[in-house]
Amino acid sequence: MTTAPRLAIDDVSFTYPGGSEAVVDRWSQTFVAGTVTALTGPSGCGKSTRLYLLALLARPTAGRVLLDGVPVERLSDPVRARVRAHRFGFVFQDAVLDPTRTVLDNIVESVLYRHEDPATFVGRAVELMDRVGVEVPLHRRPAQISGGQAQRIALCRALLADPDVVFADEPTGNLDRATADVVMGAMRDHAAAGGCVVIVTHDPTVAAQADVHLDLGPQAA
Ligand SMILES: Nc1ncnc2c1ncn2[C@@H]1O[C@H](COP(=O)(O)OP(=O)(O)OP(=O)(O)O)[C@@H](O)[C@H]1O
Repeated sequence: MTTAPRLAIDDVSFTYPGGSEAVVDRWSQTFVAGTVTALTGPSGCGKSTRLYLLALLARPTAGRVLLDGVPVERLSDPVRARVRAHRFGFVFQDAVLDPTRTVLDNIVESVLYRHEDPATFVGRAVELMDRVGVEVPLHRRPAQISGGQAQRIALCRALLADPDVVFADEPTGNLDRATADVVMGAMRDHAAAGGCVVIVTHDPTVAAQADVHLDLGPQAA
């Protein structure tokens, strides 16, 4: 397995527009394929902001973000959106599912952004639902499932097209311990298959299951 970084953050600083202080100050870090990295630290220390910088959802004020060694921080918005659609998967604590679509469509229609046919992903979606232990009828709507089930449906959506990098912000926030472990198992499987997984978490048990644990304590601006 290659150890060249999938993603590299090179001397990155970030200040929110109108903000007076850098939320991220001269951060450098690499993220390697085949690993799960956990970002932890006190509330407000900039964990989510770092995830947004890595995921091309925010642009650094200074410094470089490299994907497979190629600088991506200055690419145009449409190109960055294409990179996200083709290379990245996302899971957030509040699973944002489309209330008008079925559970199954919420998962498979994510490939429309990649110009692929959702129908060809139904089998994979069902496999993933089984893997993360979410047993709900495929044609239910998001309003008819629990928060924890919605979070796992969002994970299935994120993993569906086998993305190179999965970004997860508090992916176990709504889950009991056993279910959180199942979700972490799926993340670890994704990494074992060559994916790069980056998780923001407050949960020490989740952090302990990561290969790399970055504690962004008060000393890390
Ligand atoms: N859109 C924004 N505009 C201005 N400041 C922001 C914005 N979003 C976040 N911040 C500030 O940036 C800092 C870091 O926020 P961030 O959400 O990255 O922290 P976090 O470590 O993920 O926190 P938590 O654990 O509470 O989710 C905080 O001081 C926050 O108030």
